[in-house]
Amino acid sequence: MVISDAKPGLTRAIAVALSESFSPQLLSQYFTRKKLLQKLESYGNGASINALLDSMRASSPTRRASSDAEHDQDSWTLRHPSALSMFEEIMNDSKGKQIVVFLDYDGTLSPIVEDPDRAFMTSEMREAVRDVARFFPTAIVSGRCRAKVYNFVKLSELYYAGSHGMDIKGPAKGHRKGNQTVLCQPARKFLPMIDEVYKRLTERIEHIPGAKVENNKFCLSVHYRCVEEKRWGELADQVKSVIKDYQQLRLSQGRKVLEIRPTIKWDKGNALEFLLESLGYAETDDVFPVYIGDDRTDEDAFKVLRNRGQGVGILVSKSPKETNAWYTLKEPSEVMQFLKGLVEWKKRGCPY
Ligand SMILES: O=P(O)(O)OC[C@H]1O[C@H](O[C@H]2O[C@H](CO)[C@@H](O)[C@H](O)[C@H]2O)[C@H](O)[C@@H](O)[C@@H]1O
Repeated sequence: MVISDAKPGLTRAIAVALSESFSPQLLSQYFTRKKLLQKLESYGNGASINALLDSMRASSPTRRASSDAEHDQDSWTLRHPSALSMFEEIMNDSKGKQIVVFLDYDGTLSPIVEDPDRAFMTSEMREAVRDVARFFPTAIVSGRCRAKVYNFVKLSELYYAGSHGMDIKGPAKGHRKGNQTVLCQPARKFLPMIDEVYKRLTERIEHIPGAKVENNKFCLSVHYRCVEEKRWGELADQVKSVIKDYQQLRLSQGRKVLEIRPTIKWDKGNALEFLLESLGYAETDDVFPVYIGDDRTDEDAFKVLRNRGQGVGILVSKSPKETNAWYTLKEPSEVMQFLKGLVEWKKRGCPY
């Protein structure tokens, strides 16, 4: 399994070495977490309270002994090397192709903070994204509603895919090529249902300190980062009791957040494909998508890139995680470094 996961470029010998360096404990931890999270997703909104609670806990793994943790970290880094240390190899792979940049927002462009309304990106990061967009088509792909993520990023020259890709819009007039506005909202008919569930959920959880429902237009986020762990069960209970009445909604899990969205088959991976198509790169090998994200929902986009055999997926994470990305960056400051590197490379005239 480890071998077939390896980026074509990594030699078989390295892949074998990597697979051997995984501790059985780490593999079992990965599979247990993966199973719990997959179980939640396969249940739709019919997950039991226990399954829901297990999944909430699985997204917050307990600390491991430091020697185990170091070993796990080393083998994971070998398997998913830093996109900064592999920068030249990545650029070399993109030779002769059009780079298109896809950026998740929370945890990628902005640090994770307790209050979702205060997840600001720095002006230096904004400049870095602005510069990247001067040279490459660039899209923000976020779980947040499009208007909200736009208010954080404030760059009208970008494509925005909000609500986990269910609300896509092209750059404002003046920044786009030609007159056509790119617009895609495959979950429109769910708007009244999402609003209703937002109201019901807000009422049901208001007595739980720290709990918060965020209306992301075509989907909802139930935040529990600031809820005491002993009350997670109660929160899960309330969420379950509301969404059991809505068979067309499903639950998934993000970073200390339960995501509620329509059951339609549309995710960040579909958004990536839609945007590549809109940009005229549907049927070509001459494109090199670079997708950077930190969350489980970004895995759908990483999978699409693997299936297409194009570009690179880069996971933002400090600790080992099961992922379909090839490379990693530790935190938003490294994302910024990578973006600046892209611009520098382009200015140098793409020397590889
Ligand atoms: O796809 P993304 O742009 O990564 O959005 C995913 C969710 O991000 C936000 O929540 C996360 O970041 C918050 C601020 O740092 C943090 O408080 C929370 O615990 C994280 O889950 C956003 O608030 C959600 O609506 C998005 O779905």
